[in-house]
Formats: sequence, structure tokens, C-alpha cells
Amino acid sequence: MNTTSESNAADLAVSLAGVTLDYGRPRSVFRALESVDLRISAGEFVSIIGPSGCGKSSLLRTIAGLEEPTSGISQIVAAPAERSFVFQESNLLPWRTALANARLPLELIGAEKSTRRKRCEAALERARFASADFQKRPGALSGGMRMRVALARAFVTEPALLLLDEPFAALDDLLRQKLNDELRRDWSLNRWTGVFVTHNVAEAVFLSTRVLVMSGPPGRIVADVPIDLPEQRREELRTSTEFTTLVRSVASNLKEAAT
Ligand SMILES: Nc1ncnc2c1ncn2[C@@H]1O[C@H](COP(=O)(O)OP(=O)(O)OP(=O)(O)O)[C@@H](O)[C@H]1O
Repeated sequence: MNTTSESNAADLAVSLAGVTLDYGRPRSVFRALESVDLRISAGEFVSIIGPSGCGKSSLLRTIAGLEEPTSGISQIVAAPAERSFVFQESNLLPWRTALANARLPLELIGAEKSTRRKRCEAALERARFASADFQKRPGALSGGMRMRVALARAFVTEPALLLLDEPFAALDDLLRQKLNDELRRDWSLNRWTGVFVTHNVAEAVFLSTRVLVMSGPPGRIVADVPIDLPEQRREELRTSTEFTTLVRSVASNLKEAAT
């Protein structure tokens, strides 16, 4: 047997082969994904970009195991407890403090009570949420702070697979870039496998090891662009020629996908 394919198989985080996804079965069928083949290795950071309604969230939900393909094969190596989801809305429980919101996944998986507080505090710190605000409820937090709590809630179980659906779309540009910097740094340190849906080309390029461009519906992957940029992505990278060249290349693929 070929050793390269053996090690590739061992490193695989997600594999979709010939995946089709239909909604509304069996009466009115709407095809959201068609013939999707995708392999993501453990520790990659993959962004998905494409025109509105092309099927990005449907693909992300399939990768998360939240949608069962109508046909084809999906294989997700991380067990359900090792997967975390972050959405555009922070979806925090308004009656719980930041700390208690971040704790929720630990309660659901029945983690030891004695370690819960320590783990929540560590996750909130990892998401750069100020400790002075741990006891505040979502109503007293800004949009950026609420998103930090949502990130902490995702980090608290130390997931192997982190799925993010336009998490920073509602934030202003400066804060979005700051959270991009922090998320990329966290990925660099902890090497979870990341799958990130966005409409923002610069965000996709800055964060990722690879950008998938989709067209649709039905959703198909039409380009797979490797992002060969330095491991350390500092703010000044955004103005470099190598970065802007990649942004232009992804943008041109996106334009083609939208026509
Ligand atoms: N549960 C569902 N039942 C029926 N149709 C659905 C369902 N979810 C999504 N769709 C349809 O599938 C298509 C793809 O939706 P999806 O949300 O995956 O696209 P998207 O690329 O993420 O969109 P956007 O960029 O606007 O968020 C859309 O036409 C949408 O209306």
C-alpha cells in the first residue's frame, strides 16, 4: 500500500464524495448541493465563499453532520462532541451571564462540575473576553463582546472541528479584522480544523490555508485556491502584494461563479 495515501487517510478530517443534498423531500424537491467532492485534512483552515444563496451554509451544515446527504458519502472524523458551531448571531441565552453562557456545552456533555468554572474562564480568556465582564448578561454587552462569548462557548469543549457561518458579518470592519487576527492566532496555536463561511474575500484569504469558491444553486465547488501565505499573519500582510494578488484571484473566481 502507498504510504502517502495511508498518512493522508490518517490526517483526514472531512471527506465528501459525490454529495447531493435535496431539501423538501419527497414533495417539492429543491437541490441545494450537487456532486460535491471535498477532502479537508486535520488542521486545515478552509473558507467557503460564493454568491448569496449558492449553498454555502448547506455545505457547512453537511460538513457539520447536521444535514444527511441525499446521495453520496460524507465522512466526518471528529465525533459530534468534538465539533463546535459559531453563527452570525451570537445566540446567547439572555438570562445567563457571559460565564454561564460559555458553560452551556459543558453542562450538556455532563463535564465534571469541579472543572467547569476553570474551563469557562480559560475559554473566555482565549476569546479575549475581559474578566471584569464575566458576570454581565448579553443585554449589557456590545455585539463584539457577545461574539467573543459565542467563540468562548465554541472553544470550551476544545473542539477538533470548528465550523463558523459568517460569524463576523455584523461587526464593523476594524473589529472584524481584529477578530480575524485573533482567530487566526488561536488556530495557529491550537490547530483545530476550521471551516469558515464568508462573503468577504479579504477575510477568507487572510484566515485560510485554502479558499473554496462555490456557484449555485445547486451548490458546486468551482474553484479551490491554495493560500500560500506566511504562517504568521500580521496586520501589515493585508497591504502586501502577495495578499492583494490572492484577493484578486479569489475575487475573479467569485465573479465567474456569480455569472
Ligand atoms: N431547510 C431548507 N429548506 C428548503 N430550502 C432551503 C433550506 N435551507 C436552505 N434552502 C435553500 O437552499 C439554497 C442554499 O441555501 P444556503 O443557505 O445554503 O445558501 P448560502 O450560500 O449560505 O446563502 P447566503 O449567502 O445568502 O447565506 C437557497 O436557495 C435556500 O433558499
